[in-house]
Amino acid sequence: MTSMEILQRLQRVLAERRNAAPDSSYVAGLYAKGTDGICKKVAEEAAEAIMAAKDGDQTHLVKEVTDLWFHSMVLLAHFGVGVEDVAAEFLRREGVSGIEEKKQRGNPS
Ligand SMILES: N=c1c2ncn([C@@H]3O[C@H](COP(=O)(O)OP(=O)(O)OP(=O)(O)O)[C@@H](O)[C@H]3O)c2ncn1[C@@H]1O[C@H](COP(=O)(O)O)[C@@H](O)[C@H]1O
Repeated sequence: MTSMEILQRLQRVLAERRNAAPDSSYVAGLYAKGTDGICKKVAEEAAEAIMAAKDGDQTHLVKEVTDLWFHSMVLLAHFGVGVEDVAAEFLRREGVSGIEEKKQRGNPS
């Protein structure tokens, strides 16, 4: 199974959880908390990933980034978008240097 297939499989479960009772599923509980609640978890997981990176522990870092990706996927699903949309955006950016892209924004800062 490819990495993309694993993410798509999770995404299908996240979509199914839209119809689940909040007390029966962690994901349904997150949806019930709304945008603010889901964003709060994404922020918490980002902070935990940063702390793992600072510890220099690869295994811990992978676990925390997995939590971050998972909660980010719940946020995407909450807005009706998915991993295909993120992949398409990466594809659109492919080969465009971040330095060049920033210059083209015409932002003086
Ligand atoms: N991949 C995950 C996954 N990764 C992390 N988590 C949960 O995310 C939470 C991480 O939050 P924390 O580390 O802050 O732990 P916590 O303190 O218990 O969380 P809070 O009570 O503070 O919200 C934990 O409860 C983890 O179990 C996940 N929960 C579910 N999934 C996938 O989602 C599917 C659907 O899950 P349910 O909706 O619960 O059936 C599962 O079958 C899995 O495939």
